[in-house]
Amino acid sequence: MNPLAASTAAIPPLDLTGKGGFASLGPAFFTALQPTPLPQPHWIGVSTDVADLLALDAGWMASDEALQVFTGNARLPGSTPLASVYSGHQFGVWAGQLGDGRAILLGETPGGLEVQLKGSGRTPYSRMGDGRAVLRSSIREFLCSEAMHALGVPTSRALCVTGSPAPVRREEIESAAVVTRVAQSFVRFGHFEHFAARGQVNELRLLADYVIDRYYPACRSTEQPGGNAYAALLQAVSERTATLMAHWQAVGFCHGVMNTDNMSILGLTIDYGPFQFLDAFVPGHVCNHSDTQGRYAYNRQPNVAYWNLFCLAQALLPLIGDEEQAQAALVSYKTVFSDDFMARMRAKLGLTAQRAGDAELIDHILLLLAKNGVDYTIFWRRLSHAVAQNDFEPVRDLFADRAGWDQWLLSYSELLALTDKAVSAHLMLSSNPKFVLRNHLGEQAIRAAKQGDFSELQTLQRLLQHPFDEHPGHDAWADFPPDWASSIEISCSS
Ligand SMILES: Nc1ncnc2c1ncn2[C@@H]1O[C@H](COP(=O)(O)OP(=O)(O)OP(=O)(O)O)[C@@H](O)[C@H]1O
Repeated sequence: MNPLAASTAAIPPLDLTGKGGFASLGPAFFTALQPTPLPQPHWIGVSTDVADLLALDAGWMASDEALQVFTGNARLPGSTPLASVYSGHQFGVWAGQLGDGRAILLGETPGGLEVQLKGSGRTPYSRMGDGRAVLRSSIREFLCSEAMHALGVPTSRALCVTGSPAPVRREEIESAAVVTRVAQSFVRFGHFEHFAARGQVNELRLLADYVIDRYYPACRSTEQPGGNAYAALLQAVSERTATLMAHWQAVGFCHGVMNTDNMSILGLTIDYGPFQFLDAFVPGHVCNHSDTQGRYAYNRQPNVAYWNLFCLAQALLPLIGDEEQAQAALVSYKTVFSDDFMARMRAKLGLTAQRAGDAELIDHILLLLAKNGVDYTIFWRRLSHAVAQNDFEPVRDLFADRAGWDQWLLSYSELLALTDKAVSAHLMLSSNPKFVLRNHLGEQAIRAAKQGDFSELQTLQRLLQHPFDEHPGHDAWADFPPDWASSIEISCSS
């Protein structure tokens, strides 16, 4: 087919004729442009769940036209591709103008879902970059987006990954790939910082009104005398961010690059770069090898998010108009985070109600896990089975400090005795996943995919889509990481 030719299908298989989306904000917010084609595209992976979400026809999804569209080689009618401009703080320092340097928004569905290609070529915001993404990082983003969704963590979704033999230079020569991402919105804190930093208050207001009208309409109800919709927006974003952090901490997820341009205004997990699920519970774990100061260590994530919210508050200040109100909008962050985190941890412990002593119990087990370097995911899953079967020996085996474990188990048993055992076990087995996307699992799928074998990727995808199920015959994917896992180096080079 003719690359860049518009589709001739009578009914667009992917309907991107949604109106009033990001493109309606006007040219100050983006540059309209087409993706840059890639030669000889091929499929790497598809999420049928996301295809269903977009009401995509399975036959069309398997077609060459779909392959070309999702590689950036063909256009759909109604599509208005654009790259948006934003700025941001990177590693705590103002980085100035950034923008979609390798992402292109294809458009929006009538149902309000934005569809974006990542790795689809240079844009005016590419700076020194090549506008491309490589197979390795694209597979990681694809698998993790869908894994996080299945874990119940708010996230952008991934429809598919396509690959091309086109070479891309990173630390070595790799091959190009494109991820098709889907979210209600890809607006970031950095979009607001961009216009605030330039004193473009009209654009700042346009953007804030757009976000409020579409995603936070309840903020308008505060527009009685004394109400402030922009302060209400800040508070709502802050609380969603707090909830996101509680999710991340509870599931043992390290993002790796929590720059303000990677913070979603909707409280979604976005930009899967050097992320990692914890293996052993090491609170200070840093998953990004480029993060030499440990700014984005696992245990610093909730504080970093709060710092990022201060940047957002600063950006919204011209609209809020009053520093005290801006500060007040951030006050609930800490309680929302800690209430949500504690509720998640109680569920992981199978405790169905808040009771005196549960906070100490949670603090104590996290200390013991850290002291003994216990595998985070395996611990919680074994504990769930232990409660179900009333046999705690397999959990005890995980601790070098047996006396410490025995002491904790005594306190835990007291609280557990107040709940119905079957209810607790059920809660735990649906709160503590058996399967998470450990680095070495992703790596195995990537190595095989580089050889043209996608079976490992598909197996992993299937397991991660239902991470709380047992999946008999697949215990190896839920096992401890092999020794070589610690030598996998994931950095910002993607
Ligand atoms: N290969 C590249 N070519 C052009 N721009 C890039 C490239 N890699 C990163 N950038 C840009 O550098 C900035 C920071 O990169 P970061 O790694 O946070 O984002 P990303 O992974 O490219 O994208 P996203 O946040 O959309 O998932 C962004 O403006 C991004 O578009």
